Amino acid sequence: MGSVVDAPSADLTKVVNGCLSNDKKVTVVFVLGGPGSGKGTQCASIVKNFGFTHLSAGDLLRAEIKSGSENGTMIQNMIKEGKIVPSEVTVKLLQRAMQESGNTKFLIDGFPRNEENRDAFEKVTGIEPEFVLFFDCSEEEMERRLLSRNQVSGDWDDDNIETIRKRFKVFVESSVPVVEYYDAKFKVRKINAGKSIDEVFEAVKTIFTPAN
Ligand SMILES: Nc1ncnc2c1ncn2[C@@H]1O[C@H](COP(=O)(O)OP(=O)(O)OP(=O)(O)O)[C@@H](O)[C@H]1O
Ligand SMILES: Nc1ccn([C@@H]2O[C@H](COP(=O)(O)O)[C@@H](O)[C@H]2O)c(=O)n1
Repeated sequence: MGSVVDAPSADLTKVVNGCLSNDKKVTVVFVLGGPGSGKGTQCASIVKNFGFTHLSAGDLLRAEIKSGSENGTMIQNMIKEGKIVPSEVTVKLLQRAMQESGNTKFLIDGFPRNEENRDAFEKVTGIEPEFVLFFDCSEEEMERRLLSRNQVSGDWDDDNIETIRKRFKVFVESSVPVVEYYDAKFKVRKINAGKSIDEVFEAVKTIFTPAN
């Protein structure tokens, strides 16, 4: 698969230089944290309270599988193994979703998952995140949450103990370095995600509420 960075195709030029094609400046918050740390749950509340559009990279990839796309089988296999899909695919899906949303404020959840994701997104879109919201949670708690999500929803093929452990490993090896990269730039806002949903949202609100 070719590199997006070397040769962006025509439809990858829609969000460039930090702007949409209508020249509106784009604000991006990356939402990171281990699998099951509560990213999606908190993003839903941020959307209701602060007017962002929530784009989950995992949801976009699952929708791509369902759409019957030519990449569907490859994406499905990667997700089953807890591996990270090539950035070319994910960045393109994010760019399209941003363009189609009509909004200029985005919570990008579960992305960038590795240095390749980060580098490709920044090079292709020219967007630097406003900040990175990082949900910090123990593996024991995340595992408990994912296993109980598995009992109530059939949407996640990867919420089985074997894949969950692989996802934790990928998170530590590939995603934590991305958090460290942004931490060195003072862009990380870390939240204790081991508390109740409401308590976590109280902490999230202070980050999104402008100081008087
Ligand atoms: N603070 C919390 N306390 C207890 N359960 C929670 C909390 N936050 C989320 N959950 C539950 O844990 C499960 C995983 O939450 P969620 O889907 O928001 O995590 P995620 O980080 O988006 O996961 P993934 O990385 O797989 O996308 C859900 O069933 C959700 O209802
Ligand atoms: N940037 C990303 C995000 C996700 N994936 C793949 O999707 C799986 C599920 O993601 P969730 O955010 O819903 O947990 C993940 O384990 C990866 O296989 C990806 O490749 N790149």
